[in-house]
Amino acid sequence: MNDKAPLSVVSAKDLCLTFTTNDGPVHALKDVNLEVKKGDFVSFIGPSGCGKTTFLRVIADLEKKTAGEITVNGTTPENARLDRAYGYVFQAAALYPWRTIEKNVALPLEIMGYTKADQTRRIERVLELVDLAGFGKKFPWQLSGGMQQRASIARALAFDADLLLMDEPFGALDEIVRDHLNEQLLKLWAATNKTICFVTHSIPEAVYLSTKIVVMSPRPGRVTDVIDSTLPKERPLDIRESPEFLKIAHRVREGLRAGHSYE
Ligand SMILES: Nc1ncnc2c1ncn2[C@@H]1O[C@H](COP(=O)(O)OP(=O)(O)OP(=O)(O)O)[C@@H](O)[C@H]1O
Repeated sequence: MNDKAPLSVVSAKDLCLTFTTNDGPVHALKDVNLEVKKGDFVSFIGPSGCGKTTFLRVIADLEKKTAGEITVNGTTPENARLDRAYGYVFQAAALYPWRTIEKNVALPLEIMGYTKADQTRRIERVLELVDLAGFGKKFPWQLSGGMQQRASIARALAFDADLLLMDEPFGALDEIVRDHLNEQLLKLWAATNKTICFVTHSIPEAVYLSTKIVVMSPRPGRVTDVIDSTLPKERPLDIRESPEFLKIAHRVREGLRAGHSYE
């Protein structure tokens, strides 16, 4: 489409979002500056209310900035949304219980008017990518929580958006399942070369997954540190015991402490 494909997937300059409420203004985002480049895996970490979800929603054009600049794929969030620039994975799998897994994955494809044959091909490919081949005919309630979350990732991948927005997708899962999904997500990211923006409360998860970690603090929501990871792209789970990993985790923790008003 565009021969000068933008290197920058998300670019925020002095971005602000203030909600007007009956109790007065809520400064959800204040002067946020951030560059997300193609192929980055960026995690947003910070205490409740620091604006992580709001930032993702501004990228997705589900909220409007009140000041500053933001571009997604070099254009406005609205144009990017209309171009189907992103897939969104929510905290809960948000699958329709009356639809089978393949019908859930098919939903955005139906809305976008893909042919039946194309839908079938895409569903097969993405279910394989998330290790759910053979589960297409099951209903969500027949799958474990981790499998349901993988199905919702498949749905976000089905229409080939280069950008994946993931809002605490594994927060409700137990640690072993979460470890497994973290490993799988890294493999999927390496195989597909997507750009991922990922919200989490977990320091190990942020450090394990990311090429860039954005530490945020609340009231008003600000970015207090941006850490470029020095870990290699190949990451076995036991990398979490390496000195390099612990060093990055320490820096994230320090950033969180510095921005936290209760400590
Ligand atoms: N529609 C809205 N109207 C008014 N205030 C809002 C609205 N949406 C979010 N907020 C407020 O904006 C701030 C940022 O919220 P946001 O959900 O982005 O935080 P978060 O970091 O994602 O939190 P959590 O980790 O709990 O999900 C909070 O103080 C929240 O109460």
